Amino acid sequence: FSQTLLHTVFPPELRFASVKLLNKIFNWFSSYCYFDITEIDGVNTNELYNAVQLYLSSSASITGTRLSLTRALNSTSFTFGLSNNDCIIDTFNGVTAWWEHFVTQRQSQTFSWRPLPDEKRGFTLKIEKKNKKMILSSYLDFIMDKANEIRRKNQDRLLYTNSRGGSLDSRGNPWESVPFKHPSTFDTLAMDPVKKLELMADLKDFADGQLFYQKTGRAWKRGYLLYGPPGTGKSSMIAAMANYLGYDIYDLELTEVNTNSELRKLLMKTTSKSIIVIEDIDCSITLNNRKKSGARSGGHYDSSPTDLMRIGSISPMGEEHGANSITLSGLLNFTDGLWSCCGSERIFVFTTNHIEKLDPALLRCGRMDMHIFMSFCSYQALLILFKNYLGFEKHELEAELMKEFESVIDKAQMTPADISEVLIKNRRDKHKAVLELLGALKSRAMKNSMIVVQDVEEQEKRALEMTTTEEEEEEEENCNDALLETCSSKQEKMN
Ligand SMILES: Nc1ncnc2c1ncn2[C@@H]1O[C@H](COP(=O)(O)OP(=O)(O)OP(=O)(O)O)[C@@H](O)[C@H]1O
Repeated sequence: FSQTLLHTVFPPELRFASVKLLNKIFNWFSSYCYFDITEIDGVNTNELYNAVQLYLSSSASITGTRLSLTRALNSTSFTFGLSNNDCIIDTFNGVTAWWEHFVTQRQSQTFSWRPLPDEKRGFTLKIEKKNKKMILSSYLDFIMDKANEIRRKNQDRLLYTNSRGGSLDSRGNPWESVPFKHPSTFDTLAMDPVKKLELMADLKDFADGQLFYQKTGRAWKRGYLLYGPPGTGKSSMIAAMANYLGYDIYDLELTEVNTNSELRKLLMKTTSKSIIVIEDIDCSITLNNRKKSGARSGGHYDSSPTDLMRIGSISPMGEEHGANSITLSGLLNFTDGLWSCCGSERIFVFTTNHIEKLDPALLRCGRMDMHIFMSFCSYQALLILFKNYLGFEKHELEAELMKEFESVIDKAQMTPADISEVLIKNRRDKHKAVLELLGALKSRAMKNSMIVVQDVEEQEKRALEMTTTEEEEEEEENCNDALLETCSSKQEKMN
C-alpha cells in the first residue's frame, strides 16, 4: 500500500533526485568511501577485477561467511570466490578493507562491437576515508603483484588455441584454453646436451632480460625456428620450454585466421610470459600466389613489397576480402612489426619439417633469433632415452654393446620417436628392449647404405648415359662436318 502511495505521490524524477540527495548527505557524514571494480570496463576486460578475485580466493588471512568453490575442467586445484552479494574482510598494513561481490543481470545490450555477458559482475571496496590515499597507492598494486605471483605459482598454466573461424567467446576473447599438462622437460628431451644447454641459457637470459631489452631499445620478445624431420621432438621441445619458463602457450592455428586484422586482434589478446606457436608453418599458409622478386643478397633474401604478395585473394584496391586473405607481410608484422610489441616477454616459435619451403623473408636475420635443427637420434640423445624409458645409466650397459650402438646410430637415421616406440613396447624386459633396438638400428642402417649404393649407381648410370649421348652427338657433328667438306670440295672441282 505504501509503495503504491509512494509511486502515486512521488513521480520517478522526484524519487531519483531525493535518493541522490540522500546519498550525498549520507556520504558527507559517512567516514567510509566506496570503489566499484567491474569485471568489464566499457568493452575491455578489467584486469583489476581478475586480480582481486584471484587474490581474495587465495588469501589465507581472509575469513568469509560464504564462499563459492570452483574447479575448472581438468584443473588440479580448487579456487574459491565470493558468492553473490557476500562480503569479505581483508587487512593490509593494519588497515581494514571490506570487499563485496555483486552480480546483477544486465538490463539491455548496449550497442558494442562484441556481445557483453548477461551478468554484470564486480567488487565493491569499502574503506575508511582517512586510508584512501594509502589504499589507492599501495594496496591495489600489492593485489596486482600478488595475483600475478599466485597465477604463476599455483594456477595451472594454460594452453590456448584460437577459436574456429575467429569467433569470440561470451567475454570477447578469441582464444579458448585448457590447462596445460605436458610432462616434457629439458631433462626428458633427447638431444645434443651442448645444444640443449645453449638453448636453456638463451631462454634464461631472455626471461631475466627486461633491463637489457629496455637498455638496447628492443622489444622484449624472441623468436625460435625449430626444424627437422617429423618425430624429432619439436613439439616436445616447445612443451619443455613452457615448463622451464612457466609460460602459457598460445597455439595459433593460422588456417582459422581470415585476415591480417584478425591476426593482430589475436596478438593483442595474448598475455605476457607466453609462447606463441605456429606449428608446421610451411603447411599453414599457401605461398603459391606469391610473386617472387628473387632479391637475394649476400645469402639473405630481402622482403620487398612484391615479395610479400597476398597469399589469398586481393582486390585491385588492395582490400582484404573473403576468407584466408592473410598475407605473409601480415604474418611478419605479427612477429616483428609494431604490433608484435603490444605486451612483453613473449616468445614466438615456428616449427617446420621443410625449412627449404619457407619464405626467406621468414628466415632473415632478426626475424627468428635462433634456428634450431632437431636431428635424427644421436648417440648422446640415445643415452637420454635409455635413462628415460629403461632407467639405464651409460655405465650400466655393456661397453661392447654401447660401442655397437655408437657405430650404428648415425647411419640408422632413426628419430627419437621411432626409438621411443621400440623402448616403450619392451619396457618390461629391458634386456630385450636394448637388443631389439640394436637390431632395428642395424637393419635401418643397412637399408640406408643400400639406398646410398643404389643412388650412387643410378647417378653413375645417368652420368654414363649423358656422356654416351654427348659422344654420339659429337660423332654425328663430325660426320656432318666431313660430309659438308666433301660436298664443298666436289663443288670446287666442278667449278
Ligand atoms: N627429442 C626427443 N626427446 C624425447 N622424446 C621425443 C623426442 N622426439 C620425439 N620424442 C617422442 O616422440 C613423440 C613425438 O614427438 P614430437 O611430436 O615432439 O615430434 P615433432 O618433431 O614435433 O613431430 P611433428 O613434426 O610430426 O609434429 C613424443 O611424444 C615424444 O615422446
